[in-house]
Amino acid sequence: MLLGYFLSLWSDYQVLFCCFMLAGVVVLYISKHKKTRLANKSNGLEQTIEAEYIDKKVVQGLPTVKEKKPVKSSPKRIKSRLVKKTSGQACNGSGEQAACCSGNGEACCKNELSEESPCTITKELTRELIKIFYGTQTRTAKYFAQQLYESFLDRCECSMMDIINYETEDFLSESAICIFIISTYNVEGPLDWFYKWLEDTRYDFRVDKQALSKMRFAVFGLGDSAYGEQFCTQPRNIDKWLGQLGAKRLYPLGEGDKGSDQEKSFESWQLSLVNVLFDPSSATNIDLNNQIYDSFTPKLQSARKSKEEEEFVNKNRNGQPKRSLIEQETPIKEPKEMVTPMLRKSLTKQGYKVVGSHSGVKICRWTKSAQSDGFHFGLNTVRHRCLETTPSLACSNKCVFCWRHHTNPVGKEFIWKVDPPEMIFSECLDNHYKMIKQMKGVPGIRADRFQEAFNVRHCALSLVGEPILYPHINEFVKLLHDKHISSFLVCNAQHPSRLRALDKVTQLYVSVDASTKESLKKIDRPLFKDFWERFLECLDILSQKGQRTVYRLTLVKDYNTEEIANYVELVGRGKPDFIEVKGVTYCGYGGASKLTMANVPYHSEVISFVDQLNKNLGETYEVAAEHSHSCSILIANSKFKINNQWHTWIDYDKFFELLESGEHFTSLDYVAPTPDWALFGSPEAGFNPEDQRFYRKSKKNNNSVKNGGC
Ligand SMILES: Cc1cc2nc3c(=O)[nH]c(=O)nc-3n(C[C@H](O)[C@H](O)[C@H](O)COP(=O)(O)O)c2cc1C
Ligand code: SF4
Repeated sequence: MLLGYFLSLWSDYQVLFCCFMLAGVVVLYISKHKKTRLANKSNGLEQTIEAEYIDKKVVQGLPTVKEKKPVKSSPKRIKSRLVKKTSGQACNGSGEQAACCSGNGEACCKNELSEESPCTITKELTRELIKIFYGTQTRTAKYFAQQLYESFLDRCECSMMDIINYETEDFLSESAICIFIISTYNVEGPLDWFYKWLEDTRYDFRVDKQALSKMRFAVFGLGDSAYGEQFCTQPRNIDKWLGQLGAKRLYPLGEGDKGSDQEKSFESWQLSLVNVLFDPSSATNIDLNNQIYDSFTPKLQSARKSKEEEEFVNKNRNGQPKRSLIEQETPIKEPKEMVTPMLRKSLTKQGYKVVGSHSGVKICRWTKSAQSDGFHFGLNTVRHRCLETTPSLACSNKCVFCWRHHTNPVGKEFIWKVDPPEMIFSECLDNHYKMIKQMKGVPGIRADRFQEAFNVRHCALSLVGEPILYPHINEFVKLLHDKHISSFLVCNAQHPSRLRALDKVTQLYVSVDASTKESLKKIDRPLFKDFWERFLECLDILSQKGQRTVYRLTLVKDYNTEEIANYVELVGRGKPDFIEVKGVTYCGYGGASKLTMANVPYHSEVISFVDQLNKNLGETYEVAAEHSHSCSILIANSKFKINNQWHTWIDYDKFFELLESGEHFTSLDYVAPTPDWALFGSPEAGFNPEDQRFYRKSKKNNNSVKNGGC
């Protein structure tokens, strides 16, 4: 009835038109549906990224953005679109910028964006590639980069790479967000080429000053405040030059001090950076008054302090005495602990037992092997009863061959909390005995020596670090001597006043790692600028010490095996009783050292060096003993050849008797004859026939030597 009524109202022509319209709509719908299915099938990448992004955000509970209709686009097209969107203006270099410098440029800098706009812009960042570049030698920067990478992973596209593997020219066209986590090295380091390239680019007048305008960046620098004005120099300059080349700083430079809590500083910076990237509202807080900002940027910290101080002074202009804020309010700071939690972790991993807050103990390989067989010059009888320890894990050098892998603290002086010597002594012994106990089941351990090892007779203060930095070193040595434990102390010849003040020890070593200023700098990488003058002064002091003294020469091929004449001059200066020459130990360097097995001299090469040195030293010195297994040779002053027999060994009982008598005595007063098997040129080449060599199957043919220390 209705149809009849309808037909009666419309003409034939009008009905036909309606039918066509209906058919057209149906055909259009079917073809569109088919195309979408085909596109999805042919290329998964062409699926709409916006759709995916919105899904992820919902899952993570990130603030939502205006939903957009899915748009098909290839990743390339998306990237170019984003570059256009984010190529905002300026915001480089100055501290005034907000976190999201994309899109609205100026408005963004002034924090004048509407509530909605920064959100949308920042959300665009989250879809874009973030590249984390790290520059590291001892892997801390890599560890931090990894942490950051993981925090980005489920939020955006992100990659992480060693800056050493990145082509310089690529930076010029870089449009990703680049985050640099980089460490400072005042010697050859991981940043060298990038640093040089950036510096050249910055100062080359032919280069456009906006050359890096496509890049957005943030820098976190790792360094050590013990380096004084060189602290974080490379990251600071990189941050500055990137800004000056037009790159947009997304977040202010962060700095982590190895000597303080580096990890905490990084975490705080990371948190703020992530907030700023993903929660733009937090960006408005970035100014001088912001706690997060200045807590990791010392420069700003001090700027803030002076600002506060100025305010304080101004407030007190009403006739009251003007007292400095620092004077009034800064509490006297307790010195911090030397070993930070991160360092403790790292040292423990390397087998050290950290004692108190700045000392360490470790069983050296000779103590281990001496319970089966082994060697140590000077520790001629009871090497298995030797405690190897240090009351200062910190040192003022960064020697290329240092076996602590440059993970322990550095310092020019002892600036940390000081533990009492009694506590260090008893805890060192406790830890040492605990480690000995753990060796109970080790194959080859001799039962008699295992028992004796629980009665320490010697202490080698040579493990790592600089023992004479410890303010109570004399008290510590006295504790040893009171228990008739002999003292072998190795120092790095960088602290003349400490060396002068050092009381008598059983044997005093000075490391003579090179014979010229240039090679000493290259090999020891000292913290002191006047390291050479300090070194020479220490040798002069040694000549006046009137005790048993040894130069320790650690030969590193291609570093310090030449310049014999200079060594002769140094020997003339310090007049040591003995010169112990050994080949460097290879203990899997890497990290902050470029040493390889190729730098380890063969025993024959050590002999040849010693031969040359000995010839040039004249009649005062002669080659006395050797230990081929540890690649060591001993040159001795000929006064120790008594009645044509070498007396390079020590009479320990006599030493303590003389010490307790309070009378003056010299190194010649407590000597003992050298056994035949230890003499240079003997068939045993320093191997004690009483000892039995025990080879572990897998190690028998392993020629990598492991001993050392400073
Ligand atoms: C040989 C050497 C030289 C160093 N030079 C500096 C320096 O000049 N300035 C500085 O602040 N830190 C310096 N450091 C300290 C390192 O930058 C710091 O220990 C950093 O945490 C190392 O990071 P990494 O583990 O990623 O290599 C130096 C460290 C070493 C081993
Ligand atoms: S080898 Fe000795 S002097 Fe050199 S860095 Fe290591 S601890 Fe310091």
